[in-house]
Amino acid sequence: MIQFGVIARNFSSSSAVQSAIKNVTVIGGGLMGSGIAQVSAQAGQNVILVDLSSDVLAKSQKSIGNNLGRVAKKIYKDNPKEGEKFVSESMARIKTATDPVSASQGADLVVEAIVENMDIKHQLFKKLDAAAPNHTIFASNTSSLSINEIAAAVKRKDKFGGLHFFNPVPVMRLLEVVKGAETSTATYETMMAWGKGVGKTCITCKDTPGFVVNRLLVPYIAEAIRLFERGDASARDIDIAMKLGAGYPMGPLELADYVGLDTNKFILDGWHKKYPQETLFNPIPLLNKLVSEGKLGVKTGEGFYKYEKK
Ligand SMILES: CCCCCCC[C@H](O)CC(=O)SCCNC(=O)CCNC(=O)[C@H](O)C(C)(C)COP(=O)([O-])OP(=O)([O-])OC[C@H]1O[C@@H](n2cnc3c(N)ncnc32)[C@H](O)[C@@H]1OP(=O)([O-])[O-]
Ligand SMILES: NC(=O)c1ccc[n+]([C@@H]2O[C@H](COP(=O)([O-])OP(=O)(O)OC[C@H]3O[C@@H](n4cnc5c(N)ncnc54)[C@H](O)[C@@H]3O)[C@@H](O)[C@H]2O)c1
Repeated sequence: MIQFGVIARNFSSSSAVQSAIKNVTVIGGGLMGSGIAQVSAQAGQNVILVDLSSDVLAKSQKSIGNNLGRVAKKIYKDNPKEGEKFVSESMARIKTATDPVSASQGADLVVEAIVENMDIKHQLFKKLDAAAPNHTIFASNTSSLSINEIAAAVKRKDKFGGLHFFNPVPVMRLLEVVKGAETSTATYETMMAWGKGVGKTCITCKDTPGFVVNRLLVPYIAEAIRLFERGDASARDIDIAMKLGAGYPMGPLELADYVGLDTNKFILDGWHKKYPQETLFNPIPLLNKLVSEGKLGVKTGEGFYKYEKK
């Protein structure tokens, strides 16, 4: 049962986000960026959602509107008028842009949720570091890359950290807040307060590969794919097994499809390169084959399963 009450409580006051952050720029308008933009706007933040592609931005604005509607139905089930107001006011707080530099000029916080690629994240943050105001905090939503290594691209290492959200962002209540080696206490405390203010339960861990959840989840999903690849069990039975046998809301293969098989592959490739002796991180031929065929899961309509186009 998802506790929408938690979300509602965070909306109760206009200063729901008890922190120095009022203006948030989210860079990367895909699966995660659109969710981060949504929860920020819901909490009263002014948001600019940035993507290279205006098509992606249009698609994301539509899905944010739909998802706000789902949240509104929960919180304002007895007062649909209030629900409509909640949706329209939240949507009005979200602007979109395709230029990350101009979109960061007024930001108190920039959250990066672009492709899981270190070089591309470095190029982006280097550009932003030279242009964003000195007080602006930078955070990465990376699943698996090192916060310290991403921060190597910027001078403001004291104002750089990790804000790792979970998919789907409006529903998953966890936020991993990661301090880099040079993240200041003030930055860390501001990120924690902001995370709480957007309705998340924040945990902290060191800048270690995968932080907490993914360090446990990546090997789990990788082993599930290997089970299927060896023919030990069908995809369906593997997923049923973990739902009914371990109480997971989704089985590992449907979760891999949900997250995106490209993201799964990016993560494993990165860790295999860093830890070649760790067999749990070995490349998986079946995963690589699906990705090379463009079968990335839900987002392309086929992965381990087929999905009807919405
Ligand atoms: C090899 C590498 C692998 C690692 C990859 C790492 C990736 C990353 O770094 C970490 C992650 O994120 S890991 C991933 C971590 N994530 C997981 O592990 C996810 C595990 N899966 C789940 O928790 C559930 O299956 C879902 C919540 C996804 C869907 O729930 P369901 O029951 O099957 O279907 P439902 O009935 O549709 O939705 C239920 C309720 O939620 C509501 N709602 C749904 N989507 C919404 C949205 N976008 N907005 C707003 N609301 C939304 C909906 O309204 C409904 O409310 P109601 O009150 O019940 O009417
Ligand atoms: N998918 C998940 O379940 C999940 C969960 C938590 C964290 N993450 C992490 O979040 C990040 C984004 O993942 P996603 O699943 O949202 O990916 P996605 O492919 O859905 O979205 C990424 C978006 O970034 C855009 N982009 C790429 N380079 C850009 C640039 N230079 N400037 C602006 N936009 C750019 C792309 O056009 C794309 O729309 C990755 O680091 C991923 O590891 C993913």
